Amino acid sequence: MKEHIQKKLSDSKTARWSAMLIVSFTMMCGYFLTDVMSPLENLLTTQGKVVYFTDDTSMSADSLITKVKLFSAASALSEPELAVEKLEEGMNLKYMDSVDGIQTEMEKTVSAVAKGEGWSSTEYGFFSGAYGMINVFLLMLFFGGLILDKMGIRFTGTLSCGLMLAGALIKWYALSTDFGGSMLFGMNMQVALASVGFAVFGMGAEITGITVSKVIVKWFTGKELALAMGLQVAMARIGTAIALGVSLPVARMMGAVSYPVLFGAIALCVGFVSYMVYCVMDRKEDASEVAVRQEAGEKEEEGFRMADLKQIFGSRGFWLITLLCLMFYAGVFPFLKFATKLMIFKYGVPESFAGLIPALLPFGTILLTPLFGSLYDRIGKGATLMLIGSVMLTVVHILFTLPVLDYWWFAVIVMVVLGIAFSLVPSAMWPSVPKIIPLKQLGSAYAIIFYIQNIGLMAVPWLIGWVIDRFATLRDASGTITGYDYTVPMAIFSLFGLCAIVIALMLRSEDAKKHYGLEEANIKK
Ligand SMILES: N[C@@H](Cc1c[nH]cn1)C(=O)NCC(=O)O
Repeated sequence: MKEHIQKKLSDSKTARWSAMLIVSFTMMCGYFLTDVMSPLENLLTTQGKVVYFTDDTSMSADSLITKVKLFSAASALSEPELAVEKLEEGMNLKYMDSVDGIQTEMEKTVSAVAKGEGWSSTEYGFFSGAYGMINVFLLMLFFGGLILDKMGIRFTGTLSCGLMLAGALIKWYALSTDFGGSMLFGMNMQVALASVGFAVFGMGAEITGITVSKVIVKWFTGKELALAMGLQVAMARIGTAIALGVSLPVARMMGAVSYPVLFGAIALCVGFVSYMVYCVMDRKEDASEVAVRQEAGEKEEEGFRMADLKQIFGSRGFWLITLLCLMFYAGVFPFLKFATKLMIFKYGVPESFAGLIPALLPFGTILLTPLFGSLYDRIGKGATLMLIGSVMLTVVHILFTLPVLDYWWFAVIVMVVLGIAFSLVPSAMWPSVPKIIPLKQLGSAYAIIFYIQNIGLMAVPWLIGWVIDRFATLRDASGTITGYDYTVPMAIFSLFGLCAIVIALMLRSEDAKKHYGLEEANIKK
């Protein structure tokens, strides 16, 4: 008689890769919403109607109207009725402006109009950092990890997807509503409410992040773990890239900053449904695992105990990975929040293309993260990959700091290098955690890492927004903003890179001492 050997569902290639694709899609929608506002910084920080022209420049509606009226008075054209509210797509406007010091007659055709929200850079920074606020101050990520290890993947993932959706809807409501100058917590009502929404969303997104990491470890341990994690991150980066690339065109086309958020919320509904589909697979995987254990006469694995936290906190390797994560990610995600405006004001890129250069960063990582992940699976060298990535991050930020080669093509090259760094470190960092911490404590371990990382994701945009207002904003004698000098903010980002290099070196030497296996291949032959 043929012997029947019980197999787990995850032993089927099709099943485990399907599970990975499904949860990664949910995460991708989350990443889209995380970065959807980044290309809108200039629009959010401009007061009043923003008018875009066919020659790809944008101008404050007030200053343009003044120029048109001056011109019409001087040339006896009758435009006295012209007002900001009357500017519409397709209108032709004539005015005089100084070109190389000579007053010249100019003509512009309006290609789109959108509503600027008039936030300060500090307010924009506060809003961007609000993502990590609940996670940090209410320790929600920490509790999220405990909930994940105690209550399981299905419950936690469903809860966190719901939180993401609720946060996205609050943010959309705030951005689509005119609060007529009212205040909340001593702050512009719109900024405050949008920040509350982003904070709720951030709590959901981070808990979904640790849940998805645990899902991948559950289905891929002993198999293509780093490749699967790399592909999951790659799909997440597609979400970031789409956000950076399409958010501004959508806001311009629809005339308001709230629309890209609305589209993200709709996509997230689909992501939520896809997570429900995963829950069905997860139940089947658990049932097949129980059957395998029974057949082998194995006992069920012990659950997570509070005492396990001591083991996590006592590991030096764990702390080094955590600090590396804090410094490296502080130099990347918060940078992305300010990168579009950097492209406009440092590299002179027209606003309609400016988001496309930062979008190169996640696009590059889509191919490279799984590639480096598969490299790590086969040949190891995880600690070295993290060190190389940290060095590249630092060089890139120093190049962005220096007042040299302020050309768009140079920004493109530097951004591509940053993309390579941003593939190297995550592809080695996330699959290295299970080499230091056992599976049953993994939810809590990822949660603590993300918790510390969130301190950076929250505080760095706050700091940079404030620094831009204080040290980078250039004004004329009347106080009108004339441009930005990004030397100080970019020098701060370079410092994060330097710290990452030092920590990566310490991690490599700790690995050599403790034999975590970070330099070893994941696939055992
Ligand atoms: N904890 C997340 C942070 C984040 C930022 N934007 C979306 N998520 C994280 O580090 N994820 C891993 C990664 O490499 O994206």
